[in-house]
Amino acid sequence: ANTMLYHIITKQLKAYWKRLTSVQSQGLDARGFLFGPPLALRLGVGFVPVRKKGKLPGPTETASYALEYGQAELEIQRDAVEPGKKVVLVDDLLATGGTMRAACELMKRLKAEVLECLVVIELLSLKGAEKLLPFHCHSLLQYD
Ligand SMILES: O=P(O)(O)OC[C@H]1O[C@H](OP(=O)(O)OP(=O)(O)O)[C@H](O)[C@@H]1O
Ligand SMILES: Nc1ncnc2[nH]cnc12
Repeated sequence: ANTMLYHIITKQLKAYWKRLTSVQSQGLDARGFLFGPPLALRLGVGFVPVRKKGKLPGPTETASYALEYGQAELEIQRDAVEPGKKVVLVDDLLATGGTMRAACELMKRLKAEVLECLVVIELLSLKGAEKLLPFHCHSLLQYD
């Protein structure tokens, strides 16, 4: 709702990634779709949605994960990412890290290279970043 804030956040995501041009931005359903596409536009690269299970047609890969409040599954179309493609995974929030880890698992299966996980907010006390290792997660804001 705050246009100026939205602009500042996407600009900061871009500032962090301005070195890279040959990447693909991947947003995680649903709030990752708020930040992945504007980042992709600013970088001049493609965007691919990683969706909750059951929303994509055609052959897909699925990875299940535990949330703080249950189980869920993420899905991606098998031909959405070429093998060897460098990707940045984008979401609004890293909490326990289960969602982001499932997205990393999908990238691994499609033989894409995860350069970095990128989130607006990281909840440090839930230690989600540890769960993602060896992948690195960069956050713009951190809370305990
Ligand atoms: O690090 P984790 O513990 O996995 O939690 C983080 C995830 O939780 C929230 O999404 P949610 O599952 O609530 O779905 P939504 O984006 O559809 O609201 C958030 O947008 C992240 O994707
Ligand atoms: N701990 C948390 N706080 C706020 N939003 C969340 N989404 C998933 N986990 C969350």
